[in-house]
Amino acid sequence: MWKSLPRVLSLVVRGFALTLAVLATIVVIRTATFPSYQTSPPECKLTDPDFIPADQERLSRFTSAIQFRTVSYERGVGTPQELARFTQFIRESFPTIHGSPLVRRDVVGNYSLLYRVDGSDASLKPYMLASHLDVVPITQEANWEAPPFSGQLKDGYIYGRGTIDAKHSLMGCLEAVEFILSRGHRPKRTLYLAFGHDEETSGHFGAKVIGEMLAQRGEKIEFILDEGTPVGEGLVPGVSKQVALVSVAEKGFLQLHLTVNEEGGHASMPRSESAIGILSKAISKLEDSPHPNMFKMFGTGPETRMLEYVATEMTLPYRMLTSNLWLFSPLVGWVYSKKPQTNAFARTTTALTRFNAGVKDNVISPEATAVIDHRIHPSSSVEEVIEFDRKVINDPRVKFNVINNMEPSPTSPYGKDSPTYMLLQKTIQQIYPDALVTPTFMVANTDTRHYWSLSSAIYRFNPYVMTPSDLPRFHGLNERISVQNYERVMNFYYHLIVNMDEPLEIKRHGHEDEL
Ligand SMILES: CCCCCCCC/C=C\CCCCCCCC(=O)NCC(=O)O
Ligand SMILES: [Zn+2]
Ligand SMILES: [Zn+2]
Repeated sequence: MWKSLPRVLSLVVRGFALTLAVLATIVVIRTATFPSYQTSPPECKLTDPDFIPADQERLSRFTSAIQFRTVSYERGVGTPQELARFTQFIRESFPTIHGSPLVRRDVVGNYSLLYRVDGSDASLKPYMLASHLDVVPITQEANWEAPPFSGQLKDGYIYGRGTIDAKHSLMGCLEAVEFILSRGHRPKRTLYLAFGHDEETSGHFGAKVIGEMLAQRGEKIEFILDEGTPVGEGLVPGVSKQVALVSVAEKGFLQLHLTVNEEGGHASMPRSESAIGILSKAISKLEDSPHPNMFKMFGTGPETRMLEYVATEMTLPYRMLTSNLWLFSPLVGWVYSKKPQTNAFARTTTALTRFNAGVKDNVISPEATAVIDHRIHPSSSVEEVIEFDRKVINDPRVKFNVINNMEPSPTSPYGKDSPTYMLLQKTIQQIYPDALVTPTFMVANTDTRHYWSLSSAIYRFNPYVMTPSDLPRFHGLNERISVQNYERVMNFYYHLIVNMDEPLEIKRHGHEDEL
């Protein structure tokens, strides 16, 4: 037996080497032949009169919009007077829209706005552009570089709450429609503008009512475009070009209220465990046990497609990994889990957003509560997430109470077979000729959850450029938009509306066939 050992070892080594050689060959071939999903940009020069300049008048309107403190605090707790003033301002600022016989304006749920711009061809299904009037509250006001409701222009940026979330798109859509109508153009296809007033607190009294109203009218919408993912610069690992991230789906969410009730009492005679201690351990377990990484499971969902769409444009190491996800998806999953903004694409996330307990320094609190905000990956579900948390915490003293939840959204069509996606891609390339365009999903939530029954083609996209350092400005300090980006926003909506005059059909020519 010992005599044959060298022979066996040699066979094993050779087998191993052969397997490696085969794998390496497949990896190299796939890397070299991976298809390109990008199309060349359409020829279009943004020159006057086909261009909306960010002139003094438009910038001043945008600044004024930022100055309205339309804050949403909690569900049903907002700033009604400010919303009323803001909607009045909108009415006065866009005289052509508000005086046009083509436009019907409905005020929904007291403050939300729904405009219908009647197209000339009633046989075409309408489409909808959506945004919202409200903003989140300010934190750390003293640390802002410009007052948060000033709309101050500083070094080429307009500062203020709502500049990127999402008064840019609200005002950008209105500027585009005003521009088109004031030039005497009547769009072919009917267009809805839907602006909810409580998106930041779930859209329950705004978008939800708009959705119900349109459903009641039996309206079917060709496609819906709402706020969403941006044109990323340095956001997608391994890609140096700008990447326009078009969200074709949206994560679900689950807000869980966790409670522990234990005996309280005098701080001089504590028991071995307290409500605060028990809950802290539970929370700590949750933070230490992230939900499964979907890349590692070699998914076929939008997170994987997003990478495949830009694979050929990546630096070589990333290109090799992405062209061979059948082999490297665990490695890609590991890379994505390293940063919060990429980790959000890899899995269901767990955020501890509230923790309350105690009333006095020398009183043992009988109760401790916490809120966990999960954003649920498109390949998972509310039930799976609750089940996972229960198993991880594994303590019956921690009571679960679901505050609010939504399953991940359906996935809208994308790629060459979807005329609306291709139309969005074309419009993006008109504004960003050098950008790549890729489907992805929205890691946060939008008003579109209330529109699922109206359309099967729902997209979430913000037509401005964002770098990694801009991400904390969402709901954070020093929210701002550059004048250049605001100009792009207005022109993106303008071009989209103009493009919608063309028939929606699948155009195939040249290398697009391989998409
Ligand atoms: C691998 C690709 C990496 C991409 C990097 C991240 C791109 C994410 C960019 C922006 C996120 C957009 C967040 C905007 C949220 C707006 C909606 C909102 O606030 N809704 C309320 C809520 O969700 O609570
Ligand atoms: Zn928003
Ligand atoms: Zn927001």
